[in-house]
Amino acid sequence: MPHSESTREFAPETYPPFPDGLPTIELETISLAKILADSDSAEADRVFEICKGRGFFYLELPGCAAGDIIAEGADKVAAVAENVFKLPLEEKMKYRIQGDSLDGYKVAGGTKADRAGTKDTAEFFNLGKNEMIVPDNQMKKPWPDLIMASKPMFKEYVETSHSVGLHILGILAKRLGVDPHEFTIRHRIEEQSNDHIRMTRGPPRETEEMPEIQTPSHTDFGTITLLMNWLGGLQIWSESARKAQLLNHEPDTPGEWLWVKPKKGCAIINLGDAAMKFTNGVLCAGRHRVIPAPGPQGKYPRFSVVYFVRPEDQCIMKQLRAPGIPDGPEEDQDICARDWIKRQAAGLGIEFRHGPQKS
Ligand SMILES: O=C(O)CCC(=O)C(=O)O
Ligand SMILES: [Fe+2]
Repeated sequence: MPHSESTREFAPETYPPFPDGLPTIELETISLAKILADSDSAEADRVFEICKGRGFFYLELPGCAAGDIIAEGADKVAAVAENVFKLPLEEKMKYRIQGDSLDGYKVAGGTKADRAGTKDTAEFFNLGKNEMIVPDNQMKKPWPDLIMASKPMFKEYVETSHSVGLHILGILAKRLGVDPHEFTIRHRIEEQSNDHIRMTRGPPRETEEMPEIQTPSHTDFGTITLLMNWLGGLQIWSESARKAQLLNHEPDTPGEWLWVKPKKGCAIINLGDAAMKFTNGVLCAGRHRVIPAPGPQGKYPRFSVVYFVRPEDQCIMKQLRAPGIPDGPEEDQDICARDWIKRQAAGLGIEFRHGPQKS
């Protein structure tokens, strides 16, 4: 697949099926329409059980307006992503992640995939939630014209994904004995935070052995993540971890990497380190990574569209006290989400640099 203007790279209708015979994980499927209607408490109970277990599930989107916005929106975001990634490298580098925010472009190879320093192969562009939802004259930084041209679409995608994320957190809150307001107040959409839409492009596979790592092994550092992908490549570590593993690319429990098949019409939902932190490990942040898609799918560039719901910058990262959350020791130091996320990101080798970057 040549990387040129004339060929459409994001073309889900042309992708071959995910191959048989690989170690795959069967995630459970939750209906968004059912949980939004609050009509099926058994469905909501299942969400809670899954989030206490592996912390990953498929969210079936058709059947409600929010689901349609996410399903159709993700296709539109990926189509914009393709054009953004086709911009010349020097142009993309103008928007490189810098300063105190994770907004902007990360070049392929910008993150270390392991302790030996192997480079990752995916590029991504983070579209900050606070930038996308405010009027243009209140935006704090420049964005490529291609992104500005679709800003109303990004705004709708942010607002819908954010509210779906909060709805799921509300389900979890009730079952933990936490007032749902305790989650809402920590994730207000208009407050400054490091939430964003991430558009990712991973290159086609170069060798049959698939040694390249597109997105290194990690747990997400926010609260809840809504992921859309169309080709295989996502893998989950078979054993769940219960604590944030800073400065550690490797799983700390014996296990194996299991493939997650993309499921048509479904988003993939997973919890992050902040959900684990707020609940003192009752909820699980699943470890995952992305390698090139398997078999014939690997010939295609791989796009994914992720929305991260993260705690507001000023939120103090402490466990919540509630009947369903065991009391941990009192923390001696208050750390706000902004610093916590910086620390988590640094642990994954993502640097927050100040001023222009040279390399
Ligand atoms: O591309 C994917 O399928 C997953 C990406 C991911 O895990 C991330 O960006 O945190
Ligand atoms: Fe992730």
